[in-house]
Amino acid sequence: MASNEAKEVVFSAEEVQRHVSPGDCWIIVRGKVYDISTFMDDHPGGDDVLLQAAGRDATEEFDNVGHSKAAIAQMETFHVGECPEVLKKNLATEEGVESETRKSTYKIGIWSKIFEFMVPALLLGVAFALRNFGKNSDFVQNDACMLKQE
Ligand code: HEM
Repeated sequence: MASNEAKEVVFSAEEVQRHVSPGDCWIIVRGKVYDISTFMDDHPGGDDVLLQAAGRDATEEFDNVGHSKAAIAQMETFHVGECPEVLKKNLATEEGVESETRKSTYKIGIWSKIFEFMVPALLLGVAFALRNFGKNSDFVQNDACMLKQE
């Protein structure tokens, strides 16, 4: 059965790590491998940042710059394959961060529920105590008056 779908070339992270020189520079962004060797001199952000990110996953640095849509489209020119290994690692970390966030949101939710109940209960308790304390001191005063009269 003939298929028109182009098979994606898969690289290991170890293979990508071998391309770290100005004349042979690869990076990984969102699990895709880019051979940017011919782009080093033309990169508006300079070649030094690219060299620093060479041979590894540069997704975070790439996103932090806030590259334009034109820059993202331009990346396709340098796309040479995939590195699913790195993508999987990234997704696992993202999932971990998400579940931690979910856990802490759940904890905050519980505490706010507890406070919602505790604050009115505490206020009621204080009001009740003040009322009783007031009554008791009336008794003391009345008792003292009665003793004086006797
Ligand atoms: C194939 C990959 C890349 C392409 C095609 C690309 C393209 C571009 C383009 C067109 C700009 C001009 C501003 C814009 O239009 O957004 C730019 C700026 C820049 N890029 Fe890249 N870039 C790539 C990878 C990277 C990576 C991996 C890093 C960091 C490690 C990086 C860091 C920067 C910086 C620092 C600037 C300058 C931003 C500024 O002056 O405001 N770029 N890039």
